[in-house]
Amino acid sequence: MSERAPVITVDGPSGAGKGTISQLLAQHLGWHLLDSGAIYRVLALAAIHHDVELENEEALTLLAAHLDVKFVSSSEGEGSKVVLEGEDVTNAIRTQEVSNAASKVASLPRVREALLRRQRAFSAEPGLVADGRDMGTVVFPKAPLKLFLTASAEERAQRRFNQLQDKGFDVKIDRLLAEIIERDERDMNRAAAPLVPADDAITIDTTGIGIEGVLELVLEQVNKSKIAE
Ligand SMILES: Nc1ncnc2c1ncn2[C@@H]1O[C@H](COP(=O)(O)OP(=O)(O)O)[C@@H](O)[C@H]1O
Ligand SMILES: Nc1ccn([C@@H]2O[C@H](COP(=O)(O)OP(=O)(O)O)[C@@H](O)[C@H]2O)c(=O)n1
Repeated sequence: MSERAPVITVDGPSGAGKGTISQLLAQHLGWHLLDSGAIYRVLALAAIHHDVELENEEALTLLAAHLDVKFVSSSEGEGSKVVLEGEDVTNAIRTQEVSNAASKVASLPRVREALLRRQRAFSAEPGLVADGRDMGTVVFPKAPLKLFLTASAEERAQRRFNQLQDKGFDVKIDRLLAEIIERDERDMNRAAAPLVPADDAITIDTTGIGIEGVLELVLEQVNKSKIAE
């Protein structure tokens, strides 16, 4: 397992702030960033493009093994562009349809297995911040610092609502909340790599705490762990 460089894992349910905090933390430390959810999203989009059924584990595993996805850093430091088969899909992978499809393909054990090596390859000096559902439990089980971010479902739905509205998507808060609850259930109850905090993870409930406040709490843990000295 390529776990030579230090890894900080950031797991938790949808809308907990993993992506935001992971990006800020990676920037702060000057470390690499893995957005593992984007890989499942890209796979789901590829399946939709290629008319592969979301229950067809064999075809999806093959698609996962050959997935032509690239994360291209933008010069403005605005996160990276996601490129599938040469096409910029950065925004296309954020729709509700793709979110729900990603959670379905992610429930298939052989698909997850096919994506393991690709995720572990992100681990490189000086270090990696890894954002997902099973970063601390399955992908980087030896990571020296594991964080589990959470927040109430209502607050997570509201955050997602604001985010999608800002991007110009037409969304309804009730539907978003129902979908978040449904996706949480599927992610927590699947047999393969379910969404649970690792035994040695530190859980941070971010309900009612703004981004800056959460970052402060996270940096406290990073400093305490002495991982980035
Ligand atoms: N602590 C917070 N308070 C308020 N809004 C937040 C907080 N953390 C994240 N957000 C916002 O909520 C939305 C979802 O956050 P994101 O980082 O994508 O969550 P996740 O990766 O866990 O799904 C984003 O628009 C982000 O700016
Ligand atoms: N490590 C990961 C990351 C995402 N996923 C799945 O991929 C879906 C999309 O992940 P994401 O992190 O982009 O989702 P959000 O938290 O942004 O809503 C999740 O609902 C999970 O089902 C996973 O199973 N394992």
